[in-house]
Amino acid sequence: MAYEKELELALLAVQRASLLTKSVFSSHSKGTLTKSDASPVTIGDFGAQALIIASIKHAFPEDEVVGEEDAGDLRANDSLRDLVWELVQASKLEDGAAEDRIGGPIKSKDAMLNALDQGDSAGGRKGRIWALDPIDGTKGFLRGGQYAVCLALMVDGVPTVGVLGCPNLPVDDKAPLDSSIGADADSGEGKGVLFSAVKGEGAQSRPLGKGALQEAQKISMSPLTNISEATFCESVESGHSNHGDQANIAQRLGITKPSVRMDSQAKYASIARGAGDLYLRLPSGKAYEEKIWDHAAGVVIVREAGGEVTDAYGKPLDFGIGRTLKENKGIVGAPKAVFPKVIEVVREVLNAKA
Ligand SMILES: Nc1ncnc2c1ncn2[C@@H]1O[C@H](COP(=O)(O)O)[C@@H](OP(=O)(O)O)[C@H]1O
Ligand SMILES: [Mg+2]
Ligand SMILES: [Mg+2]
Ligand SMILES: [Mg+2]
Repeated sequence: MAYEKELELALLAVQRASLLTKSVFSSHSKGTLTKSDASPVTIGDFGAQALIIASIKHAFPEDEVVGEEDAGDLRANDSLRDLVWELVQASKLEDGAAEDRIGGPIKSKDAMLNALDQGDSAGGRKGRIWALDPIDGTKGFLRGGQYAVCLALMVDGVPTVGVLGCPNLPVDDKAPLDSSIGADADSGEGKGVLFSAVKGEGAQSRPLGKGALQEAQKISMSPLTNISEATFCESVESGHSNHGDQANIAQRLGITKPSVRMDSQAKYASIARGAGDLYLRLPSGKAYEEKIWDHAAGVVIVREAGGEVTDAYGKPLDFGIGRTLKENKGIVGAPKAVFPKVIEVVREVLNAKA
């Protein structure tokens, strides 16, 4: 199998970081800060990014990383840095051999800060670059909804290996999907999934677990024939995508089921396993460049499960131009068979506004 070593590394690194985020959620202080763009970041985001980059650099020292966070806030705030350091030290896989394969514990506070700062690649079209979102859907994470730990390897600008850790999604790939999924704080029994895919090799899910990797099963998008029966997924935050346009598109497609709102790339995972069908992310109006770490892993997983993902105009997503998808507007994901119809209607709705 291609990229076997990269996939194993990504699965174990995302597993360890996902366990870290769960421990933050169950502790009383999440160390939440507000970033310069007014979005939140927590000690979970910092800790997860440090652990994952340390694992990548252990196994593939030459690879670059485009990570969402950096150590700036921690270098300026001793008590916050100490909180993250405690968290990072406490986060180990139960299986010692697995823990060793991802480099074991980070050695020192300085090493932790340096790892965090190594997510500073400018991206690009050449070579091996990992895209990392340590907690995607930080707002969902804070409110006990969906969030995801997201890691993808891009090779020459093409997402090639993708892993999503979704601690609050049900393990059962066919569990019914309704709006309660976006607000379910219970990450206990029956919750927690690792999704993965390698380009050309299909997509899989397995229980998140705590130590060594559990057995995986193949996932695929639902064989939707009648689009009016589709379930569509969208962001909870109305500032991240245009709920009005999305409702309009759904109506034109004859969809009557209410949308399923949830935070993070758990939306990509949910359509890839056939629990939902469509992912609509229409531009919210403000000029915004989508970040590559918000999509790279989910896109490989959906494509390998039998889906197509492009921007809202049907244009291929270009992950090779830097840290953002600046040549694309919006995102649409759907099973291949119905994709042309969905894009046709999305274009109609966008053109009607132009
Ligand atoms: N105006 C905007 N339009 C689209 N996405 C935005 C946005 N502002 C922030 N985001 C991104 O939306 C992501 C969450 O997506 P979703 O709404 O699907 O949960 C955030 O990821 P983080 O939570 O990692 O910061 C952030 O990167
Ligand atoms: Mg963020
Ligand atoms: Mg994100
Ligand atoms: Mg994030």
